[in-house]
Amino acid sequence: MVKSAVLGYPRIGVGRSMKKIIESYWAGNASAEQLQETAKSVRKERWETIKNAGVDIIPSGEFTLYDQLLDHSYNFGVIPERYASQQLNGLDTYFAMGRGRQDKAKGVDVVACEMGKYFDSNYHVVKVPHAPNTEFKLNQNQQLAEYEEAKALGIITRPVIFGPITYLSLVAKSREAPADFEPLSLLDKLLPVYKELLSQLKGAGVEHVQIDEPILVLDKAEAWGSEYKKVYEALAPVAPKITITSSYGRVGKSIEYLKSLPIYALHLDLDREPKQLDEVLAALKSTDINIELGLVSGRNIWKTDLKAAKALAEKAVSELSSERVNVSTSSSLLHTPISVKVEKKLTSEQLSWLSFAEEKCEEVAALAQALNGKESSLFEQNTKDIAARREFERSSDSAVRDRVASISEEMLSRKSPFATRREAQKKHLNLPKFPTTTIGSFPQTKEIRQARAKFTKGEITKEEYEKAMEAEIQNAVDFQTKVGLDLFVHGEPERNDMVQYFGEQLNGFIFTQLGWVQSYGSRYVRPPIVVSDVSRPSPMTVRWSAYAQSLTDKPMKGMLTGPVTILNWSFPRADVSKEVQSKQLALALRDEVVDLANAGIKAIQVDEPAIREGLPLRKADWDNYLTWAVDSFRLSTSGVGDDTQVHSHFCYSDFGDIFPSIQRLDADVISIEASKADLKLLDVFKSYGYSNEIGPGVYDIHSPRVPGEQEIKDRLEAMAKVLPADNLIVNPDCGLKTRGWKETEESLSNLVAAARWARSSLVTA
Ligand code: MET
Ligand SMILES: [Zn+2]
Repeated sequence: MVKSAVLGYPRIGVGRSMKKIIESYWAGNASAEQLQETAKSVRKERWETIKNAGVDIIPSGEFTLYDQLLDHSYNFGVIPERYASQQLNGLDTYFAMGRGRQDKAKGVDVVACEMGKYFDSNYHVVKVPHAPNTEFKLNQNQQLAEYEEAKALGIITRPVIFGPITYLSLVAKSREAPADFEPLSLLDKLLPVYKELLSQLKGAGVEHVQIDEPILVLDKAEAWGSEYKKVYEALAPVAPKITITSSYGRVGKSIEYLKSLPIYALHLDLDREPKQLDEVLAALKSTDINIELGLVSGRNIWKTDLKAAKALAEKAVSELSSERVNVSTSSSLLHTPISVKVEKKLTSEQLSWLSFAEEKCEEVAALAQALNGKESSLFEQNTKDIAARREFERSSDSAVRDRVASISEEMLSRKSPFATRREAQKKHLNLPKFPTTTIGSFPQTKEIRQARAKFTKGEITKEEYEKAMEAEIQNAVDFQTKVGLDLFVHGEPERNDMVQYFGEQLNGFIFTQLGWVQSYGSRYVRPPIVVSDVSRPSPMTVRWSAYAQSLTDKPMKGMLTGPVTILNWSFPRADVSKEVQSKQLALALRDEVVDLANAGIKAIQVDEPAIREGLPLRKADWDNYLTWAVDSFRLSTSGVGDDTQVHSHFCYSDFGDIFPSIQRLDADVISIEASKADLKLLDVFKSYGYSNEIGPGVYDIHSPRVPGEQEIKDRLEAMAKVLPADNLIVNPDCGLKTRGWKETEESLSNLVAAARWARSSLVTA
């Protein structure tokens, strides 16, 4: 019998109940008991949903109040001194590690542990620092506690835990640790804790555990055969039967050692990498390792093509037998919204395309049933819905398709090389050396958000709303005049979000009302969905930028979100490649860039903060991605004359390893987040160089702290040592929308003063 399994489920609760209770606990408006009560009821709601969907193997132990990786560190007793010494109770210590804690009256001021993107998703894990002297002890057995909690409800679960190698690969290394220290060297110290945890599970009658080892899909894991052997030979004798999961990519050459591990089953991500099935089946055939086929995507929001999934599974069944095959999700469902059923504004056709967490559980169950010879009504309906979707896909926008097909080499390059453009831009913009500018947004005040809410609810007219936004723009222009900046921005008051704002004005996108997905902690996002060919029915930003320019003689910088970032922060469609979708977006933006230039906008910034996060997990796949990503950006920005200054902006990631691709974008000016990484990027600039103009952020906008004038001067001086001073521009490291006006004024005044000092004191060509 083929069984169905789900690897993990969203933790945010129906109606975002976890966000509400956690934030009110933080604000002191709910007690720890109330928080735990809600958490318990959300766990119950999740288990019951999965069970009622007909799933056989239900996960437990992967619920979290903040982040699952943080839970592991906390449960293993890894609590760095700066948190342990605060004398907080357990829950507050845990939250302090996740988000920092400030309590001026009590003299408490600790920063959070660093966060990092989880594989190539927009989910962030909390990376607790480890050092050679880190000790582990089993603080609490969350997997056992949740197993017992579910059992008391009559639900038998499969506890989930990160494997020790994945755990140690994801955590941070302490700043105090020697440079050559790798957390993986702590493996021997960590293993006893895993043994204890797993033997407790076995003692409690747990039959089967799921050990998540997504690190297996990275190139570096191919060299870890002896580590994997050591770990699983130590754990298997004391543990319940073990299924290892390998979400987000392919196991590649690691199958050579995986096939000899003493495990019950190996899970594969067949959503991302269906082609790996044959090779893995061949490797496992002569072993007694079973296979769990991750056929229902944990990463997208599309209905699974169950017929196609069934065909793939049948191949495995015929190779191995139905006793040795289970079907499951490709990863935890944490990357998907909870349920399609609550969406009230989508058409029934649109709804028939979609499948969120709850529906994906139903799909896995229906798939197992079908493989066991019983095609349910859901399976039949699915076949019809998929056929209808295929039909819809055929109704493509031929004008858009033709335009993508006829993209020429010429369209990917500006007319002249940078040196020539630079001269033209100097005349056109007339900026001083060390020009000062900002990244685009100014404080999104309560008034702005209220005006938008009123407009959305129909309480004010479009004209009233636009008047209010114009007043904000006037205010931003006055502010910049007063502070003395050189290259102005309009401030982006009219934008709800840098991706959604464009998605709403483009053809080809739809939006959910409640499709929230956890980004980190209690922060959830609602990504737009690309459903069909993308085009721009009319200009999107020109009226705002032109209005802003009409208020001042200083040059106004137009502000757009780039094609790669729009795509990476949306749910892409599954029927055409991301490359094609990105180029469709690029063409739409290209028209916008040209329209802005024609409206008298002399500098145009196309933001690409998400270009790094879309980078494939395997190095062999990098080139392909970087080629189309860079081409898309160039396509969107190359339609204008030499005298238009094209800017781009990067943040949220470590750009070191793709810096050569950033150079290939050939933007006239880039700004890049650098202040948080302690100017680590300076080394990157030193080794790669950068030929165009560049503004490494001179201060961190992620905190209300005001940087001193001297501190900014020091940074400029440090930059001028590794980059030609003549190429430097002066800007904060990201947009200011989360800041208040007061600190913004103080910070930018210091920035302007530092730039003026640089003009007379730093050597320029
Ligand atoms: C995450 S990057 C943000 C860039 C955008 N232009 C802003 O200033 O907010
Ligand atoms: Zn940014």
